[in-house]
Amino acid sequence: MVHLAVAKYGKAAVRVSRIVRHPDGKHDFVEYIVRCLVEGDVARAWTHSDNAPIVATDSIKNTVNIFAKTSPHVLQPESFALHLGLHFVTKYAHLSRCSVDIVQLKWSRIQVNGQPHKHSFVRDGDEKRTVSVVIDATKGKNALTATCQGGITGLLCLKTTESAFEGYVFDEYTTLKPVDDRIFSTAVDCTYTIPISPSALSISALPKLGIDFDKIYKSVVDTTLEIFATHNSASVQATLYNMCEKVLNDNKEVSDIKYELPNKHYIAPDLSFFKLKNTDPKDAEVFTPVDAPSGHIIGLVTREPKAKL
Ligand SMILES: O=c1[nH]c(=O)c2[nH]c(=O)[nH]c2[nH]1
Repeated sequence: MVHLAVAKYGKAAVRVSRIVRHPDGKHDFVEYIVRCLVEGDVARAWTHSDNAPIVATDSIKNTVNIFAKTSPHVLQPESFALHLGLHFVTKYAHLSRCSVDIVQLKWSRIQVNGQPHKHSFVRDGDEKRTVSVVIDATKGKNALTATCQGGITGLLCLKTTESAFEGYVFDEYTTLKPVDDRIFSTAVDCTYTIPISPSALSISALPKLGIDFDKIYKSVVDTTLEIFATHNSASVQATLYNMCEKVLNDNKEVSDIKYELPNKHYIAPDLSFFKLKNTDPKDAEVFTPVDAPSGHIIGLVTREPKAKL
């Protein structure tokens, strides 16, 4: 006997953008890449070639576009994802879970003579804002739960000093020399969890959520860059932990935060053949950026479980 353990489907890579025009001529603009997957009483499409329960992925794509036009939450990616997810589990009796992932591309308002332009934007960074929402109705349509994660991906950073790596295991496998001064470069990938109260889980309750997702996102980006720049780093591990600690201390709405930080190596070539000193950290000025391999450091920091009284 075999058993269909997971049956989940939807549309991925739905590219959508939206202008919101204000009466004073100011425009807002967002661009998203959306993945929307549903689960529920759909297994017979897999096991019995019966499409009766299938909301076509084409209809799911249409729903994303319709919501981009009609949702009051379209400019705010976490709320937009919650709205879409709530729609699928409330509209279709047989769907019990909806996962919505959004990647937001960066369009920042252009400043002209120090003033924000009304309708012109610039891609001023390759980093992306990410949102992952799951709306779960497996315990009933009146007992919805949600998980909501925000994040950043692809935020490239580099510092030229105040990074060291010393005191690690030294054995017969070790060739790396300890350094008290090196380049530290990474591409930040971070996700953080914002718990959503079940009582806020209906489409009509969404506007009253009272969570400033954009403020939290800004705080995470600012803290990531501030700690990266100012922490006198003993290792990628230690810098990562400092970032997590500050985000959790500054944002009471965030319950945990995870970073994945590649250590993008820059190696100082030996130029002694050319009578040039370049290998000691104090002399190293020329570096070869190394595409692969890179170190890869992961840390998830949660809040201490509350002591039981
Ligand atoms: O910050 C670092 N952490 C490591 O675990 C490690 N390992 C290594 O070779 N270089 C580094 N750097």
